Amino acid sequence: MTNELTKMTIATARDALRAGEVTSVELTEACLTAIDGADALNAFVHKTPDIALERARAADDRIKAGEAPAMCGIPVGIKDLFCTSGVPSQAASGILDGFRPEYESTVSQNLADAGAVMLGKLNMDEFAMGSSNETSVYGNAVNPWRRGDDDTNLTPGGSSGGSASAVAADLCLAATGTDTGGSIRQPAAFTGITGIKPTYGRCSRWGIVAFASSLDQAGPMTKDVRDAAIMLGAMCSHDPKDSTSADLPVPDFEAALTGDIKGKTIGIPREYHMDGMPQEIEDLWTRGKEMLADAGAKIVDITLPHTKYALPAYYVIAPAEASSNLARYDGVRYGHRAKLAQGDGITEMYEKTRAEGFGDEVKRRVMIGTYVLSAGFYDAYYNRARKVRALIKKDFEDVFAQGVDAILTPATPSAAFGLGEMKDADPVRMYLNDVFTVTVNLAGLPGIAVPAGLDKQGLPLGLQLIGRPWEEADLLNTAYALEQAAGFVAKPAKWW
Ligand SMILES: NC(=O)C[C@H](N)C(=O)O
Repeated sequence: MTNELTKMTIATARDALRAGEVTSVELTEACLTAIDGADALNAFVHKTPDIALERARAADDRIKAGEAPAMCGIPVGIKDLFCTSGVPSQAASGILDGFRPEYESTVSQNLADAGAVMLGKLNMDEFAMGSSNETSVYGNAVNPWRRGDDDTNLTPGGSSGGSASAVAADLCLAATGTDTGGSIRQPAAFTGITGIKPTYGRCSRWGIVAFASSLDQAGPMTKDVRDAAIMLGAMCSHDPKDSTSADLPVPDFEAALTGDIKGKTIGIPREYHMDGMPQEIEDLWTRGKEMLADAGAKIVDITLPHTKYALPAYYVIAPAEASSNLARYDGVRYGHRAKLAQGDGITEMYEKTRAEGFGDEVKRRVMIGTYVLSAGFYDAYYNRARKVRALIKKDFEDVFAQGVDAILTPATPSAAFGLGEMKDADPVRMYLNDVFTVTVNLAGLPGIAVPAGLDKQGLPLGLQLIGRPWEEADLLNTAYALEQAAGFVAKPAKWW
């Protein structure tokens, strides 16, 4: 029974809760048991069973009183990047050691207000910098999927690796993620779940530890598209505390899921056929095209000419913003402070604290970011990258102006890889994971990853759909049609 309950989707659990077939306390207890049995996945880095049970009891009362919003009583995990009041919120970094914020991020507060039950905090790459969850101070989360009988542990992707692992392993019904360059979509694709990064500005960034503020967005990571629609609706709101939060009504995303995409135009960007892309990814993409065509969509070839500059532009802009955002971790205001030697002054305190508190990847990005923003190099790197970003955005605008409703691409250039396989390699190899996803962040568009098949070794592969700004409802509906056609039902075999 325990496992059956945790396997529920948000939609099925919502209906069962409302029908009185299950209580939130039962669902929550089942998840807490599953979490305790899955320490090998290292997905949850702080468990909050007391908070969970208290919220579950309150949710059951609301359900009994007949005033239950969609997420009421649904047990979820929260990525460690979200500040949660009184609960460790470390962005998986040593520098935030011991940090327990006194405030709650707007998104996690919205979820709590909607009755969602927080089970704990989820593992991630340090400050969301990475694609394998290996930069976490807690050690990596593990993908519940394995290659056939091979017992090599695989990455769940990153940076929202703990969220992906937990949802795929049915430790919780859904989880929050954040996506700066692919951090929701790549781990979703690596673990056979669904993840949507909404339009920039849809979810408030307030209370989410900042990485690259012009790119960061929160979004749901769920077992299917319907759940993504339900949870996204509960996460987003206009928030005066975030100046980039959109003052727009939040549509009923779930109501948009008709599966009818007849007459929609789907663009296939020529530039996303990357050199050296595995045949399996090409084949999956072709199948995706066919599925959408069979559902009545018109498939057209499109060109996004500046695509090849997206990755280098991202890896200038994101570190530049990170170097500025991370300047606040100085040993004075938050978390870790180094032990000082006699005679050390404030400069030594900053230097030692930051040297001890940050991991290698974070240091690399702070150094790159500081370099590209420095007086002599600002125009050559940062300003040029900003111009490239404008061109990438214009590429998408041109295509949408020609009547394209959504764009179909692979979500990742490969299936999940083995832990450690890329860790010490050239960092650019890790950055290549983001080739299909960073364009979407640079242009501020909504993008969703949907599981669409298995590779030869039995690992999940995902397709990405990119939509027009603010049209998540339409994008979710196209993703729903793709999901129905792909019929992806595979689950990882339980080994943990
Ligand atoms: N945060 C993200 O979206 C992950 C991306 N791979 C990065 O390291 O920047």
